[in-house]
Amino acid sequence: SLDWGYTDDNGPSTWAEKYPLAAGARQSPVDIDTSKATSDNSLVDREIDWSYPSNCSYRIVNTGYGWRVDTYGDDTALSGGPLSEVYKLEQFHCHWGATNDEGSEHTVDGKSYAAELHLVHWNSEKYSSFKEAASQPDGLAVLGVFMEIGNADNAELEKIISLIPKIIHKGQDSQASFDLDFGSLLPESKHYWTYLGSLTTPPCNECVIWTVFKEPITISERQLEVFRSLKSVGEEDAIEPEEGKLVKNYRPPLPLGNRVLRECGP
Ligand SMILES: CN[C@@H]1CN(c2cccc(OC)c2)S(=O)(=O)c2sc(S(N)(=O)=O)cc21
Ligand SMILES: [Zn+2]
Repeated sequence: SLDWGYTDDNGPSTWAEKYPLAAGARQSPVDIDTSKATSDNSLVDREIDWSYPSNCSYRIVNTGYGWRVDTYGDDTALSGGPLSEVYKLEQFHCHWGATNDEGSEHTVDGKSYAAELHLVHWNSEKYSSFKEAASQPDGLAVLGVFMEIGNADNAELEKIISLIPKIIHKGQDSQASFDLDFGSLLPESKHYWTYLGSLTTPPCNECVIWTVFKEPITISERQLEVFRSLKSVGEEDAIEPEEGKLVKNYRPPLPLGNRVLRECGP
């Protein structure tokens, strides 16, 4: 069985036993209390800027905690906003819940969204590897995008979702080269909140500069159901068909404490 996960016996409330960082003072996610957000002038003229390739070869893998697309981020770049250096895209993944009224990791004034997309970047200007960056306070930059249920399928996400039936079990992966327009995985408005936090999964390293966009993108109910069909166990684990389904993989919010929450954008 997994040494951590999202069930009652290995979920977020148990993580600190094996992963002491999970009990730190700079943990993620947090509830974004909009009344606490300061619109900081130091951000106003530093728009978040990203450049992603239009088509690239990707690998999608079932990590046992969800799906993850590894991007081999050679010609990717994220800069501006709260970032002092240029970060490269390493991978992106998603968190969701068993029902549509939960699933995001960050919440806004206590409101949860149905899911949350994370684009994980690392500070390749300052550090020589992703692993090294993941042990530094400014090592990673993660973009968080809320996802709400809409009537239409999300066409870009559909390219990923169509591969999920090939990776139902933990450890399975699928190589695909598809042209992914990352721009459409991000909202139109660049309005965002930013704060210093951590990985939202073990080992919960406090190495992330978080940028959470205010405007959600949409995903259809059917597409979200495909996420929930993933299994957290391997093909060899003989279990009942309905068992081991990854119906939820989100960590509830942790206290912001005395961290500054900055807001930027129109
Ligand atoms: C399992 N944890 C995910 C995979 N990672 C990982 C993998 C290997 C070693 C490692 O040690 C630091 C980290 S990761 O850093 O790419 C991230 S980022 C992230 S989230 N939800 O905060 O965006 C979850 C994970
Ligand atoms: Zn995540």
